[in-house]
Formats: sequence, structure tokens, C-alpha cells
Amino acid sequence: MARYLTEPQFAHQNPAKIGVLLINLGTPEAPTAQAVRPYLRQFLSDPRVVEIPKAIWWLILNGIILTVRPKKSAEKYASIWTKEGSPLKVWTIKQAKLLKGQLGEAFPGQLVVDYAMRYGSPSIESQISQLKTLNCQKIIIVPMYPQYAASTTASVNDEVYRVLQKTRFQPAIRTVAPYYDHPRYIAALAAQVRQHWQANGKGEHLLMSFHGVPRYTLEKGDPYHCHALKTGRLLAEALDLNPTQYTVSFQSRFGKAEWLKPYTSQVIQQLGQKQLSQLDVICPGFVADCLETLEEIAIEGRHDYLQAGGKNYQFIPCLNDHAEWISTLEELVRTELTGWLTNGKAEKRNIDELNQSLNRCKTINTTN
Ligand SMILES: C=CC1=C(C)c2cc3[nH]c(cc4nc(cc5[nH]c(cc1n2)c(C)c5CCC(=O)O)C(CCC(=O)O)=C4C)c(C)c3C=C
Ligand SMILES: [Fe+2]
Ligand SMILES: [Fe+2]
Repeated sequence: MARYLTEPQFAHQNPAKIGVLLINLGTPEAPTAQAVRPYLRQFLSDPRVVEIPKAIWWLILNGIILTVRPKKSAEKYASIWTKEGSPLKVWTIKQAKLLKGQLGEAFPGQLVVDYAMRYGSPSIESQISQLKTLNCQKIIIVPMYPQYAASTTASVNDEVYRVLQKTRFQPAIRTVAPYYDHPRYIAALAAQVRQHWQANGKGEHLLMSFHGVPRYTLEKGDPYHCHALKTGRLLAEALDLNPTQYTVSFQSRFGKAEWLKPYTSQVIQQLGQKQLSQLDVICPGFVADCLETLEEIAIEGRHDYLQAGGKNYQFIPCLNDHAEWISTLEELVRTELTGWLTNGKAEKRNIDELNQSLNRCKTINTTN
């Protein structure tokens, strides 16, 4: 097989476009063990996610995890699945559509907005290929993770670069930097919490639960912990909460190793015993509701809180299609567009210049 893929002949006359690709984690195609297994296999075979030596991990993954977990996970997925499909995918599609509307209005005909999933479909490979077919010669990658973790942000970027390694005519790439402290993101989260308070009353305490990562990643220099804590502090400040009125915790522990603490499950237990008038829970690290927020926090978390003696447990949905969040995405993209648009327009060559290039190209081709 050729090392580099053959491309269609370069077409001078097609105006180059800029692609915007929102990339989230991915999700199974159906809430069944058969569909969850290949998804988990791809996810958990990513060395950015599990850093155990390959041969040892292969045995554990295939011998234990992929025989036991798909069924259990599928049952959890079934409890949150919607008519349109997995919530993570449904929200990501909606986010891309809304962003496309906003950016399309601002830069008509110049941008192509789409989404991809790191695991499952649509794959990063297929979406980059699609953007190239639409003549996107520049692509902005938007990891849908406000806080950087090597297991998420770096994994997305790795996959983009892996695809480019096979590409003959590579698009120019810009990757959006972590936005855990971006004022618009914090303002969107604060607006989401305030709206929830208006509709459901303000709780005595706000729990901010972030996805966890193994503790050793912090020791090896992954900034995820610091990013999460800063998001938490900024959100608390935006909501005028003092440090006794909120807690940052980490959920979704996987495997036997120690993960970032405090664990959300333990904090929920402790807060349940305190008999607060109301506990509010938000997951600021997830920009779309998914298994980890809807099942683990909204369903299981509520159950554990009530079991521990708590009364009123309020889950605050993720940013999903919140207008301020979509505008945050627009601003992140606009920042990356700097220098890629001339006078607010994507590069547009005049017709004379185009004809000159075409003629030069024809001359070279015929003399060859
Ligand atoms: C938001 C950031 C995320 C980080 C950081 C993250 C790290 C991480 N996750 C696992 C293992 C699993 N995560 C699973 C689901 C899942 N994880 C995230 C996000 C982050 N993960 C999301 C959005 C989802 C939900 C996907 C959906 O379909 O809704 C799962 C699969 C579900 C299950 O079987 O429990 C696993 C497994 C590790 C090991 C890790 C860091 C090392
Ligand atoms: Fe995860
Ligand atoms: Fe830290």
C-alpha cells in the first residue's frame, strides 16, 4: 500500500475554505453489549488513556474488561438513551449545527463546520477526509474538553496528526488551546447555574464534579487537576460563592489505581449525611450531557445522596445548546481564524491571478 494517499488533481479554480471540526470523545452506536464492546476496545486501547505496558494491558483488556464491562455499561447506556440516540452524540450534532449557523452568518460560504468523535463514528479520519473533499485547506480543531488532559485533548490531537501523516496534501491545522479559564466559558457556566437556581431554587451547596484521571498523571505533569480546580474557583467567584459553599470533586474512577481526589461518590455521601436543604451538582468539564453526567451523576448520584440521608438533590445539566456556550465556541474559533481571513474574508484570489496559475500549470503539465 502506498505510504501517502493519492489526492485528486489540484484545482486552482476552487476557492479554498476553512474547516472547523468539533471533536468529542465518542459513544457506542447502540446501548447493547455488542455495540459497547468495539467502542470500549478502541477507547481503552488508546495508550493516551491507559499507560500500562502494551502486552500486560492487552491481557487485562481482552481477558477481563471486554468480557465483563460491555454488558454492565450497556445497561447504563440503556437508562439514558434517547429516541435520537446517545445524548453525547445528539448534543454534539446540535452544537455543530448551531455553531455552523452562527459562523455561516458571519462568514458566508467561507467556513465548513462539522464534528467528529475520537472513538466510534464519525471518525476523525473520515471527517478530515470530508473537509478536504470540500477543499478545506485550513482546519481548526476544537477539542470539546475545556480542561487539558493527555487522555482527552492530546489523544484528539494525536489522532489528527496520525491522519495527516498519511496525507499527501496536508491542510494547515490549528488546535484550540484549553479554555478552562476563558471568561466566556465561565460566564456560560455561571448563566447555566443561575438559570437553574431561578427555576429550582438555590441549593445550600454546589458540587462541581469533574471527570477524574489517574493520580500519577498529575505527578507526571498533566495540568488537568490544576485546570479543573481553576475552573471551579472562577465559577464560584462568578456566582459569589465563598469556599465553604462549593466543592470540586472527581468522578468516574476506572480501575484499581488511585485517581484524583476527592472522589465525587464519597463527597455525595458526606454531603448527604449533612442534611442540607438542597444540594446542586454540576459537571463543568463536560460540555455535553453523556453517560457520565446523566447516569453516574443525575441517577446514581441522586440515589446515593438520598440513601445517605439527603433530601433535595438537583442535577444541573451541562452546557449542551446554551446560547452563551455556542457563542463561546464561536469566539474560540474566531480567535483561531486570526490571520487566516483577509479583511474578514477567507483568501479569495482574483480571476486574473487564477487564470495565470492555471496557464502556468497547464504549461508545466504539457512540457512534462
Ligand atoms: C471530560 C473529560 C474526560 C476525561 C479526562 C476522561 C478520562 C478517562 N476516561 C476513562 C474511561 C472511561 N470513560 C468513559 C466515558 C466517558 N468519558 C468521558 C470524558 C472523559 N474521560 C465522557 C464524555 C464519557 C461518556 C461517553 C458517552 O458515551 O456518553 C468510559 C465508557 C463508559 C463506561 O464503560 O464506563 C470509560 C471506560 C479513563 C480510563 C480516563 C483517563 C485515563
Ligand atoms: Fe472517561
Ligand atoms: Fe494542581
